[in-house]
Amino acid sequence: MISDRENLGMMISTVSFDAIKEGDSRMRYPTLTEAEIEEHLQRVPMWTRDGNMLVRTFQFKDFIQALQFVNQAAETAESINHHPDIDIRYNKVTFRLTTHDSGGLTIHDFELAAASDDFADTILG
Ligand SMILES: C[C@H](O)[C@H](O)[C@H]1CNC2=NC(N)=NC(=O)C2=N1
Repeated sequence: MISDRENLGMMISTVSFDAIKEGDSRMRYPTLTEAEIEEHLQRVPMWTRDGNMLVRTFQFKDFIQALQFVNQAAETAESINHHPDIDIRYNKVTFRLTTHDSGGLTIHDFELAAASDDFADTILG
């Protein structure tokens, strides 16, 4: 007879094992704590937080420049396998960042935010 406690223990270890085996991103990318989020936000002051998302609207000269920015960010997004939710309206581009797989903000969102800031700074001069 297996006790509830043992059963729970087995369930947890099975979940963890599967997660590691499958390379589950919940294991690879733990969500940040509130304190960590507050700390990281200070390094990307142009970004606001909307629940589980980091949000910034970038403004460029025109549509072509906006697309140039999006294409640069897309290359980085692909290389780190972390993709922004993107809204493009003529010369304005809004990025919403979150780690969908983890259900919250992770270090990857802040990395992509900082990289996007750098691209925008370069394009805007
Ligand atoms: C299967 C694929 O690796 C995952 O779905 C990746 C792709 N890009 C992603 N991008 C973002 N922003 N969050 C994710 O959780 C995520 N997961």
